[in-house]
Amino acid sequence: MKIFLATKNKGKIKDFEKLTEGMNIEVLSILDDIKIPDVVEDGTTFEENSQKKALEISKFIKITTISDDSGLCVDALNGEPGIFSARYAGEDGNDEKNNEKLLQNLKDVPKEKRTAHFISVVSIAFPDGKVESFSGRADGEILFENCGDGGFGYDPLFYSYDLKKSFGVASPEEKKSVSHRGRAFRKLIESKILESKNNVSKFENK
Ligand SMILES: O=c1nc[nH]c2c1ncn2[C@H]1C[C@H](O)[C@@H](COP(=O)(O)OP(=O)(O)OP(=O)(O)O)O1
Ligand SMILES: [Mg+2]
Repeated sequence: MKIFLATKNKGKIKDFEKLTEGMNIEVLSILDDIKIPDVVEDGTTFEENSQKKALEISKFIKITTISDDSGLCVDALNGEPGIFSARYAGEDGNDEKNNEKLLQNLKDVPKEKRTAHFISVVSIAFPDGKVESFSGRADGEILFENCGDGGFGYDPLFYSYDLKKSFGVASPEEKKSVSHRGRAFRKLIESKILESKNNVSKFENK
């Protein structure tokens, strides 16, 4: 089946391509030269923003759509940047500036207080307007400098407790197995929502 991936983040697209490898799912995205509108992320939770992205883009694209809203929550910063992770260094920031700001804000925080977690809320929206969300979490701590250049976003600064290494040096396979996004996506698959929806539409088409 075809699913559209409602994201403008190429790092996320790579993660989802890895997550759907070997499954009977064809992932379509902006990499297929499909233009999508910007979705204003004005919700107050990961779930609200995630559902908004999936719903608005599925209405636009008219096929089943998956979105991800995610972020990094740092205990010493009272959970920041959280839902504002992409905009941490400002609206015209980027991954590098966000990482610099994070290191700066944690410069006096010792190792044992640098605990953090990633959250991902993956939503699936169907053309009939139905939407469901699944969340995943990955625990770790924030390093004192970049480690590795793999992945995207905060990956080089995130030491994963599961992998005992940074996401920046982890292989795509390793990150898939323990990441917040991997955990959320596997919940979606295990929920069987794809099969049930698929069967319903096959039945209705008869
Ligand atoms: O596995 C990850 N590894 C590293 N960094 C990550 C990860 N997962 C989320 N993050 C960071 C990147 C971005 O700063 C923010 C997500 O923001 P978020 O709004 O969900 O995504 P986005 O704006 O990059 O793309 P889009 O909204 O089009 O899906 O958290
Ligand atoms: Mg975003």
